[in-house]
Amino acid sequence: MSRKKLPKNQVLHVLFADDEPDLQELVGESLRRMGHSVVVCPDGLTAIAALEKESFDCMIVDLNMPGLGGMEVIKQAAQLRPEMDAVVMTGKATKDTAIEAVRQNVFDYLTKPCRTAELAEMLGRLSEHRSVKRQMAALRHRLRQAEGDSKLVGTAPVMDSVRKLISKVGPTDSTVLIRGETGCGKELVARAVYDSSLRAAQPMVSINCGALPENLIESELFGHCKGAFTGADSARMGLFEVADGGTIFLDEIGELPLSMQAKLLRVLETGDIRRLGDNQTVHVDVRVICATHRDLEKMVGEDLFREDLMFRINTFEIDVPPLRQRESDIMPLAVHLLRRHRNDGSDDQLFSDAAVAELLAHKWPGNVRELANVIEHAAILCDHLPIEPEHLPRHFSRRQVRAGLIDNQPMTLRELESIAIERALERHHGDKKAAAEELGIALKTLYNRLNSNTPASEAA
Ligand SMILES: Nc1ncnc2c1ncn2[C@@H]1O[C@H](COP(=O)(O)OP(=O)(O)OP(=O)(O)O)[C@@H](O)[C@H]1O
Repeated sequence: MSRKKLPKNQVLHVLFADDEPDLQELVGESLRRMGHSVVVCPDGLTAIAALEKESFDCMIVDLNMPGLGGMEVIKQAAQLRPEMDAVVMTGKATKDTAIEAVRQNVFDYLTKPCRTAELAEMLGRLSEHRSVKRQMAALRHRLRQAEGDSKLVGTAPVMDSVRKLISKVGPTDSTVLIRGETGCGKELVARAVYDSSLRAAQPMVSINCGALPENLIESELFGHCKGAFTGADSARMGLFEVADGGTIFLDEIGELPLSMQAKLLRVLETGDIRRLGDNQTVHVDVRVICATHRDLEKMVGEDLFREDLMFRINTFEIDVPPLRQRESDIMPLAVHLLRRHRNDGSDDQLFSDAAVAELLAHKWPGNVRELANVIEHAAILCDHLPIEPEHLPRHFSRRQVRAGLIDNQPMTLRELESIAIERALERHHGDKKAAAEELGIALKTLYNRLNSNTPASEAA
């Protein structure tokens, strides 16, 4: 056995329970020599008392012990210390106890005599397994932070009807089509539908159909086999397979190329997907939520969107109203969005009256996303709350924009760019494809620009 010191993240705190004194000494000593810390208990009741006192990474228990048997200790431990892993070590292995151990979710089932090397190998796997669990918890946390709060803010009556629709359709398995202008909160509504669904414990996988080049969408959605195309060095699972048992959110469905629309329709109708380059199909059980800012009926009339696909996805529609139709929500949203960046000041003194007047006078062509960007800008500039008009972006006030452009006042490239994007979107009534064409940038770049503060010139 190697005496090399274990890296700190592989050191385990182990509870070992066995009624054989020789084994207590032998296993206790072996574990210590491996670098782990151990508490040895001579029976089940002592093990439970130890678990009540402190937490362990793992517990290794004998099954036949006087008083409380090992399986009962495992059951009680699952209540007391659900985060701990349990391992059985028995001299009387039977099929029944092995089955029961699997049911109790034990990490491993060892039989005596157990060699030290075997024990060390098992503990190595166990610490790896615990480290993956920790990473998953950290990733979940980061995902929540990146996704932000999924709370739908706003009490305007139009938003009440949106909430009612969410609560009605959420718990069903129906396909949902969410419509609304750019940045009005369609993705947030999709998440609210998902959160209130029976699939909320399974993943929701999102894809922006407008942000991927046509040749990549199919492999992204349905996956590919090794060698399916140049560069496909290994097989890859598509998002429909990743979402199996859960939900897929197809954002900007109106941007899906016609060839992909036919393939998507087939999948929605049969639930069967075929990886690129594969002859076999795989059946998936996925709930579909779609969103678009496009007029799909008009697109059908122009042969840009398949009518049969439209009828397949519009079983249940939710229209998210633009921000200008819910003026009473502007300030509650502004407060909510400012709280993403600042936790100082009391809620009713975050904005000066003049700043409130500016915010209320604006038409918000970019809806809540535009408001979120304006608030982020103000949160950075403002040292001491409340937010004043001078903290709002210079391009924000039309008066100031014109003054800046006409009077030749200094203006950053980023500000000019924001104005150009905002105006192009206004001219094209939120149609991002048309706006991107007019601006001479890729649609993907426009999405990136809208979602971050990266200048289009850098993102192109
Ligand atoms: N009712 C709301 N309450 C709180 N935050 C909101 C609300 N509506 C939108 N937001 C925030 O505004 C931003 C834009 O929202 P979202 O991405 O859902 O818009 P969208 O309609 O899907 O945009 P796009 O058309 O560009 O895909 C996000 O940061 C979101 O959290």
